[in-house]
Amino acid sequence: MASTPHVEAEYDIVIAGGGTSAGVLAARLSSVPGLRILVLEAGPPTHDDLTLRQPACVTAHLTPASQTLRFHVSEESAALGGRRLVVPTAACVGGGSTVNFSMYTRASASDYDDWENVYGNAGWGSADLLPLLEKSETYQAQPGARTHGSGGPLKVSYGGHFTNVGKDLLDVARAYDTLRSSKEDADPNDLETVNVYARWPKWIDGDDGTRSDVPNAYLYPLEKNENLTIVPAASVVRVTLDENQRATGLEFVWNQRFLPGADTGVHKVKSTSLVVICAGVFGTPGILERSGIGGAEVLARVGVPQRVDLPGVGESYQDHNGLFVPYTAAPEAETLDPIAQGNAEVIEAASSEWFSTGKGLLAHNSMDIGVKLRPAPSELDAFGTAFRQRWEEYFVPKPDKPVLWLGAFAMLIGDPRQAPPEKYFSMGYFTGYPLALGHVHITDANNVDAPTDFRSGYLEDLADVTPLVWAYKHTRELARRMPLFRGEPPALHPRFAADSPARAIERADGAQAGERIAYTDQDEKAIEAFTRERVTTTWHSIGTCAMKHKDQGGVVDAKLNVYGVTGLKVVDASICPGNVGANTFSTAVGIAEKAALIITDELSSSIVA
Ligand SMILES: Cc1cc2nc3c(=O)[nH]c(=O)nc-3n(C[C@H](O)[C@H](O)[C@H](O)COP(=O)(O)OP(=O)(O)OC[C@H]3O[C@@H](n4cnc5c(N)ncnc54)[C@H](O)[C@@H]3O)c2cc1C
Repeated sequence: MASTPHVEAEYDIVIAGGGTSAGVLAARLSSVPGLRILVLEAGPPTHDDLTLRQPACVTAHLTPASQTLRFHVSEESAALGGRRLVVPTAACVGGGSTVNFSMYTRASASDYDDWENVYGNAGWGSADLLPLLEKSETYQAQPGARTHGSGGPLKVSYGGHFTNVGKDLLDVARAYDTLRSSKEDADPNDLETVNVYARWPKWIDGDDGTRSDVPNAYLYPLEKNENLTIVPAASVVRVTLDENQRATGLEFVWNQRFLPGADTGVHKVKSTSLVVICAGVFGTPGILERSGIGGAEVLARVGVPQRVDLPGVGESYQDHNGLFVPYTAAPEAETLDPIAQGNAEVIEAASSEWFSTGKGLLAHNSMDIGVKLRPAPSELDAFGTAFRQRWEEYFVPKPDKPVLWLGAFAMLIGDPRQAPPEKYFSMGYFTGYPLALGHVHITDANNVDAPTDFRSGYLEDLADVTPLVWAYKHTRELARRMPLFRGEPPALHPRFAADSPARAIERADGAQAGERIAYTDQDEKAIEAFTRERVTTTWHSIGTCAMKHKDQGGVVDAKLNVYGVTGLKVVDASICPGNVGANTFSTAVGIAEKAALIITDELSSSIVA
C-alpha cells in the first residue's frame, strides 16, 4: 500500500474489522440510500492476490510469515502434553472468507434452535436463519436442491475436479462402514442429514474456479457506491463512549506493517448512528476490553478503567478439536501436494487448465468426501465411558447433531517439513461440540498487536478425548482399505510398541484388506497420548462475546446490542452462544445477514439502541 487512505471525520455507521461478517453487513447496509458506512480493517487489501483467488493455494497463507493471518498462541496445557496451541485467524480484507479452506458445511437445525430456545434469543432459530443462508448463496453443486439458494452472491460448487482420493474413500466407506450409508449425491448440508458419506461442496465458483469470498461476492460489485468506504491497514484500538455510555465512534492506528512510515498517532472517527464490531473471535473482545467493557479483574490487570462491567467478554472460547492424520498415497493419487511443494511442472499444467477452463486441482480444496457422524448403538461403548453421559444428555435428544465430522483431504495437511515430498492423503476428523471452554483476553491497554492471553480449553474434559481416539481408529480402517494407500508415516502416527500388531505399516503396495486392527490397552494409551500431542485448531473459533443473558455470561442481546452501552453492536462469529457442529463460515454469513435485517429495521424506525 502506498499512502495513508483518506478517512472522513464522521460516518453514519462505523464498522471495526473488515472480514466475513463485516463485508456481508456493509454490503447489505449500503443499499440503504444515503447511509454512509466506514469499514476499518487491520489487515492488507486482498484485491489482486492470485494465491487467494485460486482455492488450492490456501496453504501458502498458513506459514509463519503470512501477511493475511495472525497467530494466537495459547498458554501451556497439561491436557495437550504440555503444548501450546497455535490458532491462526484471518487478518486481511475479506477475513476468513478470503483465507479459509472453502469447505461448505452448514450447521444442524437444532444448533440454531438452541440459540433461540436454550439461550433465549428470539428470532435466531433455524426457521429464521435458513432463509438467510439461502439468500446468501447460489448452490451450483445441485441446482434447485431443497434448502439451498439460487440467486445469492456466494457460489457453491463441488470444485474443479473429483479426486480419485475422494472416490476411493466413498467406495471403501460403502463397503466397510455398513452402519452408515454412502451416497455421492446425498446432501449432508440440509441442516438435518447425518451418517451419510457424501460428496462435499466448496465455496468455489463452479464457472471460473475462483474462491467465492465475501469481498468478491458482496463488496467489489459495489465499489462504485460512494456511501461505502473500506479502509485497510487500520487497526481499531477502542470504541469511544460518551458520559451516557453511548458509543460515539472508534479510535484507530495505522498498521505499520502495511503502511510503513505512516504516522503512529491515534485517530478518531465518529458515528452518527451506530458502531459495529466485527473483528472476529479474538479481535472483538480485545476492542471491547480496551474500551473498558469487560470483567473487572481482566481490566484491572492491564490498567484499563472499567466503563461497563461485563465479565462474559472474552470468555466461553470454543473451537472444534481436530486431527489430520497423514497416509502415504500412490503416485497416481490426485493430490494437492505437488502444488504445495512448488512442483513447477505440475503448477504450470494446473495453471493453464485453471486459466482456460476454471477447472482442475487449482479449483479445489483437497476435500471431496466427508460425513457428519453419530455413533450407532453398537459403537457407543467404543466411544468411551467418559462420553456416555454427554451422549445421553446432549446428543440423544437432538438426532441431527453429529458427534464428529470426518473425511479425506487429498494432501498432507500440516507442516510439509514433517514428511518427505511425496503424495499423501490426510484423514481429518473433529468433534462438533467439545465441552471444555477457554478464554481470550488482552494483555495490554493500548497495543493492538500485543499477544493474546489465550486459554484454549482443548481436551480438558475426557469426554472430548475419547471420540477422537475412536475416530483415529475408524479413519485408519478406512484409509488402509483405500486402493491408493501406500503406508503410514510412523512419526506421524501414535507410538505403538514395536511388537504391537497395531504398529504402523511404513510401506505398502496397496490396500490392506485384512481384519480390523486389534488394539491392546497400551495401544489405546498411545492413541490418547497421540491425540493430546497432535490435536489442532480447525480454525472454527466462536463464542467469546456470546449472545445470551448477561447473568449467564452473555455480552450481547438478541438484537446484538452490547449490554450496558447504547449504539454498539457485535456482528461476527464471537456471538455464537453455543457451538455449531460444522465449519463456521456459513454461520458467520448467516449472522451478518440477520444483523443487516435487524439494523435496517431499526434504522427505518429510528430506534438504533
Ligand atoms: C485458515 C482458516 C481456514 C478455515 N477454513 C474454513 C472452511 O473451510 N470452511 C468454513 O466454513 N470455515 C472455515 N474457517 C472459519 C471461517 O472462515 C470463520 O469462522 C469466519 O470467516 C469468521 O468470520 P468473522 O466475521 O467472525 O471473522 P473474520 O472473517 O476473521 O473477520 C475478522 C476481521 O477483523 C479484523 N480485525 C481484528 N481485529 C481488528 C482490529 N483491532 N481492528 C481492525 N480490524 C480487526 C481481522 O483482521 C479480520 O479481517 C476457516 C478459518 C481460517 C482462519
